[in-house]
Amino acid sequence: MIDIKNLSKKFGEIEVLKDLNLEITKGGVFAILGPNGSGKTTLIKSFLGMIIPDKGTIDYNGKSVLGEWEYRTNISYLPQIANFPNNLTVSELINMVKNLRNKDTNEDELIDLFKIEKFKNKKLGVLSGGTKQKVNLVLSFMVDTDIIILDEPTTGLDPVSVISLKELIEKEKNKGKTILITSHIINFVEEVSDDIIFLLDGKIYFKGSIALLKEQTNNTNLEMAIANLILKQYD
Ligand SMILES: Nc1ncnc2c1ncn2[C@@H]1O[C@H](COP(=O)(O)OP(=O)(O)OP(=O)(O)O)[C@@H](O)[C@H]1O
Repeated sequence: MIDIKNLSKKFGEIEVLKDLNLEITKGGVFAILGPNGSGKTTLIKSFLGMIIPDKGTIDYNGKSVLGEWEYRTNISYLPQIANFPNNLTVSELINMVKNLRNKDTNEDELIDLFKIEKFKNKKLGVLSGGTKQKVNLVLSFMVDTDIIILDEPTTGLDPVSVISLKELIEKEKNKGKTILITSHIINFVEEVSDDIIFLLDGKIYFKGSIALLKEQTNNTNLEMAIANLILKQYD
């Protein structure tokens, strides 16, 4: 499905991705983890064509994505920081994205799930951070795509909304979708993810189930297991 080989990307002198290899062959929820600045967003944006790698190949369903755009119609993406036009209302933004995506959407269900009906006619500029994130989530989940990429999806959400988000992720996963998530909230990661993809020093340092990660790091606590990976204290 997704096959990344020898992916390298430098920003100036900083080598963020160094001959990175990653293969995702099945549906499920994959948590892309790693310390701040380890290249998680760079990896995601390279797959989305928002960053041009210096070297390497990225294939999706057997075809290179480099320089292509059509494959993106099958991907939904929640950016880490959404820059919405402040003068648009929530409804106007949703309609704008609907027109751009030109696919069936289920925004009403999601507006109901995140309880943002009363904000539909409010301008984005006056919304709280958490409400903006809920709008961001509606935009990301409303189109039916095979891949959903969520960069820090819990940012600003209250506990009730996090529970709704978990249910939503579970529901989409059960449809056979591939969901890639970055998050520093380990409880959330543990509850929603099947596999961990851990980035360190520009490469995939670990890829596998949470159970395997705990076993390999000799730690029953996922937060400690991740901390040990970051500190390279497990071998
Ligand atoms: N457009 C850019 N120009 C210059 N440097 C960049 C750019 N984008 C990312 N970087 C640098 O690349 C490195 C990796 O950034 P990236 O955002 O991919 O990390 P991350 O793992 O997603 O981090 P975080 O956990 O903090 O969100 C950082 O040092 C960052 O400053």
